[in-house]
Amino acid sequence: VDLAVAWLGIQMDNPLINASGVMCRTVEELEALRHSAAGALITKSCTLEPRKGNPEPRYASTALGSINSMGLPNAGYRYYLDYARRYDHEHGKPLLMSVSGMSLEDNLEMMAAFDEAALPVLVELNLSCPNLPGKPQIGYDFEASARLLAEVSKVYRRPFGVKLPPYFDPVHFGEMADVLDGCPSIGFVTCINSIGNGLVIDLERESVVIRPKDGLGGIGGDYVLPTALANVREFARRLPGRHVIGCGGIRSGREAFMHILAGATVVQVGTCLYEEGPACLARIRDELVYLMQDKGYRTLTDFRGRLRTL
Ligand SMILES: C=Cc1c(C(=O)O)[nH]c(=O)[nH]c1=O
Repeated sequence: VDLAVAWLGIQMDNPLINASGVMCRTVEELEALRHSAAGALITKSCTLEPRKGNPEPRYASTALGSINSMGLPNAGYRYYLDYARRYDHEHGKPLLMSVSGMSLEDNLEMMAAFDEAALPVLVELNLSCPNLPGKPQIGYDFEASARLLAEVSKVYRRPFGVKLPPYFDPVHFGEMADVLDGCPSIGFVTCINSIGNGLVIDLERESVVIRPKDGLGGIGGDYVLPTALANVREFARRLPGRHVIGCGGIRSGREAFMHILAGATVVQVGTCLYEEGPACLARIRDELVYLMQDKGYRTLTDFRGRLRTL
C-alpha cells in the first residue's frame, strides 16, 4: 500500500496534515508536528499583529468532540513567515501557512508579504473563523468573499487555498463554488472549519463550559463528520479542477478513508490531534493502510472520489 500524494507541486508520503489551529502556534509545536507521522504541517492562522486571543477557558472537550472559542491567538504573521524562511523546504515535509487577517487590508498586507518572500509554501486563506466577537465569517458573505479573493489574487501571484466554513444548503454550496470557480488562483479548498457557535452545557454545573461569547464556540470532532463529508463531496463535485482538503471528524483510518472516498486529496486532523497528541497521526496512518489492504486498494487514487450513490 502506497499513501503517497503529489498535488500543487508538493509531495507527501501520506495524506495526513494537522488542522490549522491545533498544535501549530509555536515553533516548538510545529517542530513536534514536523517530527511526527504528519505528511505535511500547517501553521496557526496568523494576523498582522500578535494576538492573545479570547479569555480562558476557551476550549473544552466532550465525549463526542470539542468546542473552542480561542479568538485567533497567534504570534503574528512575521513569526510564521520567519519560521517558513528558516524551514528546510528541500528535505522537510511540505509546509502550509494559514492566514486570517482581521480586515481586507490586513489580509492584503500579509499576502503581499508572503508573495514577496516567494517561499515554496502553500497558503490557506481562512474565510471562516467563527470566534471573533462581532465579526461575521467572511465565507458566509459571498460578495465579500469574491471581493477578497479578487484583491488577494492581485497581490499573491501563485495558487493558494481557502478554509471554508460548513455550508448546509445546496444553494449555498453552489453560490460559494461559483465564487471559487471565478478565482483561477484557488488551487484548493479546505472543508470544513468548525461548525460555528455551538453551545455545550455542563449538566452538573448547569453552566456553559467556555468563557467567551457566553459559551458559544466552534464545534469539532465526531459531531461534525457528516457535515464535513457532505462539504467535501459537494465542493469536489463542483470544482473538479481544484483539490479539496478534508477536515472534520477524523479520528481513525476509517474517517480518513471516508473523506478521501468523498473526494478529498489530503485530510486534516483537529480535535483528535488536540486530545491525543501527534502520536495519533501514526495510528491513523497505519489504520488507513490496514483498511486499504482489507479492501484491496494499493493507492489513494484507487478509491479517491469513488463514493457510490444508490
Ligand atoms: C482562526 C480562528 C479559528 C479559531 C479560533 O482561533 O478561535 N477557531 C476555529 O475553530 N476556527 C478558526 O478558524
